Amino acid sequence: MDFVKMHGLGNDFICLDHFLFPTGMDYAETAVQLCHRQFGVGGDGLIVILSSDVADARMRIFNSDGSEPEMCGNGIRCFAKYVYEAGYVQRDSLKIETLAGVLNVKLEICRGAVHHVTVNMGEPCLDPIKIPVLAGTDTALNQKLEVAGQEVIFSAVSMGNPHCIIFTEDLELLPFETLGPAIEKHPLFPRKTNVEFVKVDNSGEITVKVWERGVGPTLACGTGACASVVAAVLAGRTGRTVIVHLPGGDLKIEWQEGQQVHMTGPAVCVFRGSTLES
Ligand SMILES: N[C@@H](CCC[C@H](N)C(=O)O)C(=O)O
Repeated sequence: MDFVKMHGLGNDFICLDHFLFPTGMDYAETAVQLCHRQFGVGGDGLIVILSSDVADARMRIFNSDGSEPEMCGNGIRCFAKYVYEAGYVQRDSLKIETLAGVLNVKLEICRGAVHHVTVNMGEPCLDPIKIPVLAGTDTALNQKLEVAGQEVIFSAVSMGNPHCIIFTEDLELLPFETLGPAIEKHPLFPRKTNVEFVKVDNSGEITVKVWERGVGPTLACGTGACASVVAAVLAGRTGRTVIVHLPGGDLKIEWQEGQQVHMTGPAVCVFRGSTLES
């Protein structure tokens, strides 16, 4: 099986190109095997590149535990770079079908290669039923949660996939390895959740540590960066254009008044390979 290894700020993916020749492969099982850091290729997720009836291409993404999330911000930038450089799309703007809907993507191309990608990530969703999060209020902003012997204040936001955002003054003091998995699997989140711990540096910069649903700690999360900025703007903590510092690097997130959220960041192809056994 041939694959391409790509990453967006160190959030790394094994990409399978099934655009021309779809297969009946069990992608969930393949993700678990290939993403394993010791027994496989190693990756946070598996991306499958497919043709689409409603867009230029269709992205399926699987977490390293085999679960299939609705969207992946770093993944869609890698996906867009791949489909352009493979020649499947010959424009600098394209539409990509995901489980979270069809998203518009703009490529920054230099000498035939894509380095940066801007994605219109759509409207953030604050409706607790759609996120989903069990909250008896109209939105799940600034809610109390008792977890792992601690009380935290969180805001839940969906960017197609669920996010739980917790603001903190000190990212180092926070028991990340305890709180992350406990919140990810907390019964308040019926489909589990991604967890972002956010420190506001100033009105135009935040620093974010991510615990991803179905993966664990990752070096970056595109949808998580967007959800964190949405929560920060709504709490009056930042302006609407924010540089998000993640362990793997920076993303630029813009959420102008009355508009959709835009994310800009890099996409990198690391190597091509093929597995010896399937
Ligand atoms: N790393 C991604 C998000 C991948 C999906 C996530 N783990 C989930 O289950 O929702 C991103 O960059 O957005």
